[in-house]
Amino acid sequence: MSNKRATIRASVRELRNNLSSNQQLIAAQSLKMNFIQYLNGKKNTKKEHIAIYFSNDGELDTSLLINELWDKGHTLYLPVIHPFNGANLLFQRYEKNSPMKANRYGILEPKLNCTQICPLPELDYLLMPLVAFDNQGNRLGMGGGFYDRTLARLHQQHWQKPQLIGLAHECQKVTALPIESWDVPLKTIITPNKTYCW
Ligand SMILES: Nc1nc2c(c(=O)[nH]1)N(C=O)[C@@H](CNc1ccc(C(=O)N[C@@H](CCC(=O)O)C(=O)O)cc1)CN2
Ligand SMILES: Nc1ncnc2c1ncn2[C@@H]1O[C@H](COP(=O)(O)OP(=O)(O)OP(=O)(O)O)[C@@H](O)[C@H]1O
Repeated sequence: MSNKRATIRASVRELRNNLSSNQQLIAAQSLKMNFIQYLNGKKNTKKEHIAIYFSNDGELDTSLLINELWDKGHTLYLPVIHPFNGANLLFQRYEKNSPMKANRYGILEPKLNCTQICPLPELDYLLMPLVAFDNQGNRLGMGGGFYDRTLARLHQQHWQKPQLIGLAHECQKVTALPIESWDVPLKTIITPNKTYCW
């Protein structure tokens, strides 16, 4: 792993962990509004299949958005670390009463139920956590390579769905990230302040 990536990862993680709970709350409210506005802009009233994540480590808090999306009738999924091929993610249906368990990092995920897994191309949107992003939509994650590995096959094709959208605080933006061959760049990143499109 490049030293520069590790340094950026550590410094941006510290920045976002230092946000106050009030800043986190305001950010979560803005994220909710920005994503709903983004969906409305599609002029499409269909109920979407949306993979999201459960926030951890100072990440932009998705809990308000999750409730709003449920209220609007969309179907939500959360990442589950694959039980056998532990380097990939599965996306499992997430409902208010889904049984949950902590994964190896202490992040809650739905208890594995194979009947509730959504194949990647059936998702409309994949809302992704990230540690840092740059001016060109490159993404640096927590260092597990989970999203990059999960998306690798898709990335080699001209895929339509899911649309990849990164979620981040504005303080997670850096000028330029050192990129690796396996990194999957994003076309959209939503922060509390702005929706970036490339
Ligand atoms: N909220 C959220 N869920 C997610 C991710 C994420 O980035 N955010 N992931 C995105 O891929 C996957 C989990 N990836 C993760 C990778 C590393 C660590 C982490 O805390 N690493 C510790 C070292 C822990 C250890 O090795 O025991 C650290 O770096 O301090 C957390 C999540 C799936 N779910
Ligand atoms: N498509 C891939 N195929 C094989 N290995 C991969 C792939 N993508 C990433 N990896 C491996 O995963 C490790 C971590 O990658 P990287 O530092 O880019 O993760 P990340 O983007 O920070 O994490 P994440 O995607 O989980 O948020 C790398 O050492 C790399 O070898």
